[in-house]
Amino acid sequence: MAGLKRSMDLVHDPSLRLALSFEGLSYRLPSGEAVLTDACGEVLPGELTALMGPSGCGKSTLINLLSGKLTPSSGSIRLNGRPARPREVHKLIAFVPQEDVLLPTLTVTESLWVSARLRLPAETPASQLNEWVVRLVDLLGLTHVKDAAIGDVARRGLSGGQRKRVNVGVELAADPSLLFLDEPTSGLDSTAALELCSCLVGLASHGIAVCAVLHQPRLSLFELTHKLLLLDPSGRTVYMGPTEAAADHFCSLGFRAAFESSRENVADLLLDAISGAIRPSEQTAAPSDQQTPHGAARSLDLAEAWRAARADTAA
Ligand SMILES: Nc1ncnc2c1ncn2[C@@H]1O[C@H](COP(=O)(O)OP(=O)(O)OP(=O)(O)O)[C@@H](O)[C@H]1O
Repeated sequence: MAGLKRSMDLVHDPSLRLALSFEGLSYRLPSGEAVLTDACGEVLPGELTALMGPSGCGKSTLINLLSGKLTPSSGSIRLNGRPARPREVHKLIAFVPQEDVLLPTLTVTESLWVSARLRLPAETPASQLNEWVVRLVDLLGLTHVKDAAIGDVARRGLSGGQRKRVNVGVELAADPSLLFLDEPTSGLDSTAALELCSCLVGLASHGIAVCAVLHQPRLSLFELTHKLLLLDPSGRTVYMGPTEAAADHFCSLGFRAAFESSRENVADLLLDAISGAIRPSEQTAAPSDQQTPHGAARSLDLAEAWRAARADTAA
């Protein structure tokens, strides 16, 4: 794995693609407090995986673990099926932080060029770097602003959505196989958020495995994602699979009536189900909490239910 060479064209040959899977992942703070418990899932090449869950459940912590910035307290991470430590292949893994890390006086092209120069092998010829940056600018849909300065509060520059795309490009410049993004759509209006995620789907189509923490995605954005990883408030996986099959999984657990009677975005309904704001119909139909002190909804452990469904599928 360590000997992989970069192709600098995003269209990785199969040996450059990285499939990441993880099982039983937990993380404890130095204080001993558990932030994440028993998370499992996968991030596959060619797919955009949305990571969602209630605030504070450990989403940022999880992508920090998966990108090698933190070391798990327990659990395993595999790359292409083999036990691995992400830190050992850090050159193949990119992490786009929530905050922009751009110099306001540089142009879009300059920002990407500097990043490529710093992250790619020193012997890469300038002509090849130039071609690579042109390619990145095109992939990110930034050609029309390639010579515009990034700007800041004092100097008007790019729009929020364009800045985010440059931010992605700064990491993409290293030609990664795995790309993690921490809330890339935060602060963007829904149109810019959709454009950004369309861009991420485009990157995935080149063989990159993309995983983004998403907050309150609009329906069309949610439906753009290939896979969904849902965590409960303790940071346990309650769903990992095709985005379009998530609602069916929750319906099979008794949420059908709640889902079918609601006009809410399915992404919001899933989070409502996880937080307990909506309950399975079995409990809704129960006479009262007094009569069903151990009613179905309160005892329904979504993480256990997910494990059971997974075991059934595997059997
Ligand atoms: N280094 C740290 N020191 C103290 N607390 C931490 C640290 N890292 C994470 N936490 C706590 O762990 C919990 C999970 O944090 P994390 O940022 O991973 O959650 P999140 O799901 O990404 O949250 P949000 O959706 O609100 O951004 C939070 O309660 C957070 O305060």
